[in-house]
Amino acid sequence: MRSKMAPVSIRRVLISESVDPSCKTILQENGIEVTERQNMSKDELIAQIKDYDGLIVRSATKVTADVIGAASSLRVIGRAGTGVDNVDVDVATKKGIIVMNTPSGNTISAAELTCTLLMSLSRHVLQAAISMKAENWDRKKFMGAELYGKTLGIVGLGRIGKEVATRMQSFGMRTIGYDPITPPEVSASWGVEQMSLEELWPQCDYITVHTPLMPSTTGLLNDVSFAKCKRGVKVVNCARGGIIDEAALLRALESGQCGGAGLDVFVEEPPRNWALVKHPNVISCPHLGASTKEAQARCGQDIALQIVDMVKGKALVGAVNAQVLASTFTSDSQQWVRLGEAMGRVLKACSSSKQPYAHVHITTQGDCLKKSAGFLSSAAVVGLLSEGTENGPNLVNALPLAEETGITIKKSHSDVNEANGTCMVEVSVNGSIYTALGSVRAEVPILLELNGSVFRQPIPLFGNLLFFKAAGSPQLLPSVASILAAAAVEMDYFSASTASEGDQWYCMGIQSLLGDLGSLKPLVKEAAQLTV
Ligand SMILES: NC(=O)c1ccc[n+]([C@@H]2O[C@H](COP(=O)([O-])OP(=O)(O)OC[C@H]3O[C@@H](n4cnc5c(N)ncnc54)[C@H](O)[C@@H]3O)[C@@H](O)[C@H]2O)c1
Ligand SMILES: O=C(O)[C@H](O)COP(=O)(O)O
Repeated sequence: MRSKMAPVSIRRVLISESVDPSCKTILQENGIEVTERQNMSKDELIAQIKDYDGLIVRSATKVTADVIGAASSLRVIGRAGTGVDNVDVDVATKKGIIVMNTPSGNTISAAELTCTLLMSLSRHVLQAAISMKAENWDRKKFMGAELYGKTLGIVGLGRIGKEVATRMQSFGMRTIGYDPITPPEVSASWGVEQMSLEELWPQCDYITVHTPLMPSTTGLLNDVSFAKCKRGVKVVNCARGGIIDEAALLRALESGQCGGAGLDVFVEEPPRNWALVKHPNVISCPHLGASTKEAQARCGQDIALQIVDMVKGKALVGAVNAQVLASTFTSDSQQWVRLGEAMGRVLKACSSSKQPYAHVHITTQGDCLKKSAGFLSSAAVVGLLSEGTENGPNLVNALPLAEETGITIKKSHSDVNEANGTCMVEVSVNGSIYTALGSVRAEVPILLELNGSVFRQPIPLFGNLLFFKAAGSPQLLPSVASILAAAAVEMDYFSASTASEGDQWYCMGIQSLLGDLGSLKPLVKEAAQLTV
């Protein structure tokens, strides 16, 4: 029986920002070496990242393509917090690096800061406090308005949007919102009536945004949408700089169309242009939404525990780019992953071509593999594209790499009741089709068929394997065996096809690889060897 595979091995982690000390402690207690370095310049990070297989950041470290490019052994980027917009997730994915976050650790803190800003805007708390510090007693200037009975528009009804809604309802606010994913009946169950943005803008006294920053949310509130709002609407952004267009906000504040803004986040942090921050109707914080002891403790612990669980092969939690890998964290599925990779490698060796593969088609059979075609196809691609390098294809980047290489992936499942489950991998290369059929028996991945030849004895897919295609004859085995003996290669086992007619594939388990397959040429039509 093979030992349980550790899907990702992490030995050295760099923490590049102020993360709760529990993070370091948990990692160290689990045998991971930790270096903490704050305020590194980009050049310093680029120079040092090659020494680490894990990187833990918050929002200030920009994990750009050039940082990732310099990271020769990086396996995981852990975000102790929610937003991963400071990480080039696409580039990390293509390099096979897992990106994970701790999305609920700071939800309450961010929601509470949002509510604080909404309340402070309604009563000019900050402006009044600043005025008092200058020894003024101005009761008229800071006339406010009740929140009670007012309408709050919440754009983005995820974790934080929901918490803001339920808290502001306790002030008697009507909460309306918009979210393209959260179903209206779900948000209705916590008191938020959903509607289109067109309907929402003119109804709001206050608007708060809680979406990620992405092309579809950049500039959600802009000159056009501000014009549709009630005059004097107040806005809060505790999500990401740029969701409310900063230039449009300044224009709306100057014209009075916007009556006040509470900003925790900015397009540039710290901002180079302070005009918004200095506007008298703006109250702002230097990205403090998650800056509470509780949120930091949760995020620091969560990211460390997630990494430890991943290394131990227990679970993959919080990964934003490794859904395929996440579905392989059971000991059963790990042997199937080995099978998929091994079959990919066998097909690569037997197709003996460096030409690009046109398609890979995975067919699973049997109830136990009903949901496995996804990771089996990724595993087969890993085997097909593998060059045996540590940072080569893996289950994180297999599909993007397949797409980049022009490979079409097809997956299908047949309901035929096959107790053990089987997986067929078909690849087309240079107009020829190659197929392998395999299974897992007693936790060992085995090959049952190769290119239509059904093996009499299933081939255990590990060690050194020699495949050859030839017409059956009584001399074939002794002749091949004598070539192996001449090369001092010992044979462990031999399996022939069940069919005796025509050219068939044979497989030998061998102690070491043959130096040169040329010596087999007079005996066989095709030959391939590999170490699985
Ligand atoms: N200021 C801080 O320190 C702080 C702290 C935590 C989180 N955040 C940020 O807050 C934001 C929300 O975090 P969350 O945990 O609630 O995320 P979440 O994923 O739970 O919720 C985001 C919601 O936005 C919705 N959405 C996506 N596109 C949308 C669109 N075009 N219009 C409306 N809704 C859209 C999604 O469907 C989702 O429901 C993120 O940007 C996060 O980075 C900031
Ligand atoms: O997305 C987040 O989690 C917040 O913006 C918090 O960022 P921080 O960890 O840098 O405070």
